[in-house]
Amino acid sequence: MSDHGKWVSRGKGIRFRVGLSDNVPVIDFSRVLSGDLAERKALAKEIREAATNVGFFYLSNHGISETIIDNAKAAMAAFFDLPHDEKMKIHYKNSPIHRGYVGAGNIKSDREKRGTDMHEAIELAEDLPDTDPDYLRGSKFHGPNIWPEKPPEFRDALATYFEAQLELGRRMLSAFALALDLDEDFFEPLYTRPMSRLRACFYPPQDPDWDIKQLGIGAHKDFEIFTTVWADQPGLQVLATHGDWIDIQPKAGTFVINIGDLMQRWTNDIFLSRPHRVINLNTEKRYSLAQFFGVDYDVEFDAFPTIKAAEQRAKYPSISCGAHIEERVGKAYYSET
Ligand SMILES: O=C(O)CCC(=O)C(=O)O
Ligand SMILES: [Fe+2]
Repeated sequence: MSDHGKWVSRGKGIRFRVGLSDNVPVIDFSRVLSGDLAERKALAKEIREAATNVGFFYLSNHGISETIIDNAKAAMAAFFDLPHDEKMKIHYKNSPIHRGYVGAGNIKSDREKRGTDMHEAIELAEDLPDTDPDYLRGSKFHGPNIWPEKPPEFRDALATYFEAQLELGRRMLSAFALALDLDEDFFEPLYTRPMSRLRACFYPPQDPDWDIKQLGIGAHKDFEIFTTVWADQPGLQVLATHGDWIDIQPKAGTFVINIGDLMQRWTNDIFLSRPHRVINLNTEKRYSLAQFFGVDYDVEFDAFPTIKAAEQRAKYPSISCGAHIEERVGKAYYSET
């Protein structure tokens, strides 16, 4: 029997409602390629409504093949099954640019709680050579990935997923541009070396006697413009605007898309970046791929021009994509907890 809409208590000190992801819309992305502007505008309108009311939606017909996703999942599962010492060979603290293996307990997404996150992850981004000019000038977001040696197919599988997502991100930005009443190609010149990161995440099953302090990933908001998430099991929850934590169940053939803090800021808080967390209450291991999308490092706004014109002010001071992300990543990954 479905628990839909019921309140449940699980573990120590947590209650939430089940199954309300029915309220999170499924948006058919095939229309982004339509030759008919009215179709593309209808898509943009649905995105705007979801971004304004929920901050989360599902994207169907996104164009990334099952094979690309399956290969990435198989390779990451093989990596996370390796012995701890093998995984530590590519630990992220050895990388000056936020790449590599993040072990259980290494980060603390919910800075207001005492516990750290239980999940493990690999962080990667565009794989640039160590002769890249931005890397050489000390950018913390450009340069080479650190790839694991095992499994040998990891590099190809994850790089392929990352590149496919980068292209999806470009199309998403054209839809977001229409949703913001901007020119459809507004983001095109601002997305040449975009600050996109991929986190391949592994969540062990949560101890049945789990404590609110120690979750798969603690409650947090994403830093960037938007995020795409693929997951093989339930576990993601979002704090809805009405104050309940609701489950965002994975739906076959879709990605979950959520708005990040930089988008909220550049829209004068019209688009919502909502707190979310992961609790793996399944009996099996959970794997997910979360890719975060920014624009180029130096792109700077106080608010998008159409927002500023409509509201006759920008709510926040101007900030560049690079400065914003650098500050947030630094706090989450490198400060003592
Ligand atoms: O694993 C998930 O479903 C979401 C992960 C997430 O929220 C993140 O990495 O920021
Ligand atoms: Fe997140």
